[in-house]
Amino acid sequence: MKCIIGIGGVTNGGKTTLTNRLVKIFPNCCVIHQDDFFKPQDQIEVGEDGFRQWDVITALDMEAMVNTVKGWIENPVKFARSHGVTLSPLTDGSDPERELHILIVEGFLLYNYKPLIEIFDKSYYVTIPYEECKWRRSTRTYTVPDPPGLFDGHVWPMYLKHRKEMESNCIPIRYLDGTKSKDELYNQVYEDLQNTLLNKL
Ligand SMILES: Nc1ncnc2c1ncn2[C@@H]1O[C@H](COP(=O)(O)OP(=O)(O)OP(=O)(O)O)[C@@H](O)[C@H]1O
Ligand SMILES: NC(=O)c1ccc[n+]([C@@H]2O[C@H](CO)[C@@H](O)[C@H]2O)c1
Repeated sequence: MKCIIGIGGVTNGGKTTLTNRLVKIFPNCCVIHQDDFFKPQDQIEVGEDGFRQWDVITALDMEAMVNTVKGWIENPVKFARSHGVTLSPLTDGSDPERELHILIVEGFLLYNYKPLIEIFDKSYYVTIPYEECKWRRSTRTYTVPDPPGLFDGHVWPMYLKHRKEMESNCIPIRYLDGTKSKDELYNQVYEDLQNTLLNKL
């Protein structure tokens, strides 16, 4: 059995932190990070506002991302082995269809790209308020550091726009309050997923 989980949401909401903990606890669990599919800097359009437009879907190679997900769907055992994921002893060598395989897809723009939306068995979305988000973001350095004003001029307005667009699509999304502690968030999602997986079995 296969299960694909989306952990989407606002920048610095805590998606990666939560994902890293879940990956450690679930057996046969692979992960795909959307940030690994950013195009090189010279291919990122500069907007009329003067900012490189990082927070739009065209800044990412979404076709490559979906193909990577499809690679996992086709053969989760092969995918796990080639990504250094340890398989449970039961799985190694046995019929993969009989075992549970989990894929977590993590990223800030998961639910604004149709071919991806349809793939998820379960969709989570982490939110935090503006002030908290701005603060957390100011403590981070990305591969390309944020120029002054990027958060208010591009990142936050794009977040609001995409969230509105996503909400108008009526996807069954479970919202997570990213201001809760890391432990609380982890426990909430862990319990919810246990129930989902039991229902699927
Ligand atoms: N529940 C939490 N409470 C307080 N701080 C948190 C929590 N979860 C994560 N953080 C902190 O917030 C920052 C962002 O966390 P993380 O990298 O997990 O977020 P993200 O959503 O993956 O961000 P992005 O994708 O934009 O890089 C980190 O400094 C992390 O330690
Ligand atoms: N990972 C990168 O290459 C990169 C470069 C510039 C900006 N970002 C930011 O990452 C966030 C998503 O995690 C977005 O808000 C981007 O602005 C990432």
